[in-house]
Amino acid sequence: MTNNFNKNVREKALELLQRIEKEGAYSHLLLNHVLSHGQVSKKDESLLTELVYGTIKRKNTLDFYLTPFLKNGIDSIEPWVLQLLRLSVYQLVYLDRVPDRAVIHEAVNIAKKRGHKGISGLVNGVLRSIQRKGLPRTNSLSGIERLAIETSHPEWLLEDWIAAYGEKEAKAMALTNLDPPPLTVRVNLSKSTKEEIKNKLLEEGCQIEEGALSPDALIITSGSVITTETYKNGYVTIQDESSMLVARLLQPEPGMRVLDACAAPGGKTTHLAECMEDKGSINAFDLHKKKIKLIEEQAKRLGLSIIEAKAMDARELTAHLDEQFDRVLVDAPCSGLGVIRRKPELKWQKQKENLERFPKIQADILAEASKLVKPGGMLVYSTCTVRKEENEDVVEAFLSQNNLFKRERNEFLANTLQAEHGQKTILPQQFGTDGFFMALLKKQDL
Ligand SMILES: C[S@@+](CC[C@H](N)C(=O)[O-])C[C@H]1O[C@@H](n2cnc3c(N)ncnc32)[C@H](O)[C@@H]1O
Repeated sequence: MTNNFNKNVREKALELLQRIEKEGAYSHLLLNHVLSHGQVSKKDESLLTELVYGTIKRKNTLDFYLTPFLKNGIDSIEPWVLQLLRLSVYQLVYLDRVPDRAVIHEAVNIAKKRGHKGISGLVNGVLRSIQRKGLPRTNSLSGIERLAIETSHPEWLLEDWIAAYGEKEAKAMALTNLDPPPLTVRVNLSKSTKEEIKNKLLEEGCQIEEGALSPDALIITSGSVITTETYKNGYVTIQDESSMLVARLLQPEPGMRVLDACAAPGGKTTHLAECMEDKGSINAFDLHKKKIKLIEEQAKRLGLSIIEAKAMDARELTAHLDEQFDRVLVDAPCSGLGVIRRKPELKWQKQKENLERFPKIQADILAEASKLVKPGGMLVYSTCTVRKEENEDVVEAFLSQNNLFKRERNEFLANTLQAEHGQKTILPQQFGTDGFFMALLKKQDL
């Protein structure tokens, strides 16, 4: 056994995998909870994270590997046993640092503890057979079936991406989704300069690279940023680089009135306030009352005072507000398929049929929020998905019904992203950021 080998960490991983599959829980929230409550030792934190994310990310492929070794098929075994087998095959195939015999030994022990002798025998038999006979090959598969196993994505999703972006991009996107996402922070320029913040983080033991896309971004390549004083004192916010482009695209200025229609947990609201040097006002709404405190907590940590957060359905804004705003942000609820790297269970939890509800909600929110834009004011519509139905199509339909609005060219989008028309889809493989969509719309000055 190696030093890394710890019994509890695998049982914990199994427990989380079961909850994610059974309850539809989010991996990142569960993991954050377990890690922040010290439920595994410090030295096992990265292994737990790797086991949980890795097993979810490769689910399709792991099931393909297991199938020939299960006489009555994968559906014949109890869900927890299947999770244990997936977790173990993941280690056998993808983790060099753990010896195979230790993986099998531990899996059998967990099976004995949780099940009866028959189950531990099955687990032992399947894992030893895989070790002896080797993995099945994908050569016999063709087309979409093969791509689905080799990239570990559902076929319907790959078919959608191929239809939208072509086979090469679809494959690149699926492969990028298997990579670990970067940890990126946004510097709070209302408090200090980027250079000073960078130095503070370096002094506190973080290693840093410049962001690829956003001038506000620093990539943390090692170190625990969340425990630094720099983080606690509001100099940085954890945010993906694509998301950081949104507030800049909206171009809020100090003193303006700004509306953020779908604001929780407040990542973009607080960025807007920073860009405004905490001068002016921001009305931040979200449908879910319990999420409002997340916005308030972030504003407090960052020392921002101009944000007023409140629960509200953005489809009914005009029933509650009669003033108009210089800037309006609609960062709409969406299928989230641009952030599969961070939430890998999304690709298994979402079904094509569940996605059909989004364009209508998005269109309703956009139409309602647009009524509150001042003449000459600007609106940004954004999502963290890569589905055209939720992105380009929603904007196109909106513009065809609202001729006071036009897409507005933006220097940054044009120069950095070659997007001449104030609208851009970013795919995760292009810059290593989350997949994202944003459109800048300007209301005609009367
Ligand atoms: C993409 S998230 C927003 C992320 C946020 N802008 C940020 O940067 O932290 C979309 C949000 O829309 C909220 N939402 C969903 N339906 C809504 C509605 N009808 N009105 C207002 N907010 C809604 C969700 O609760 C969710 O917090």
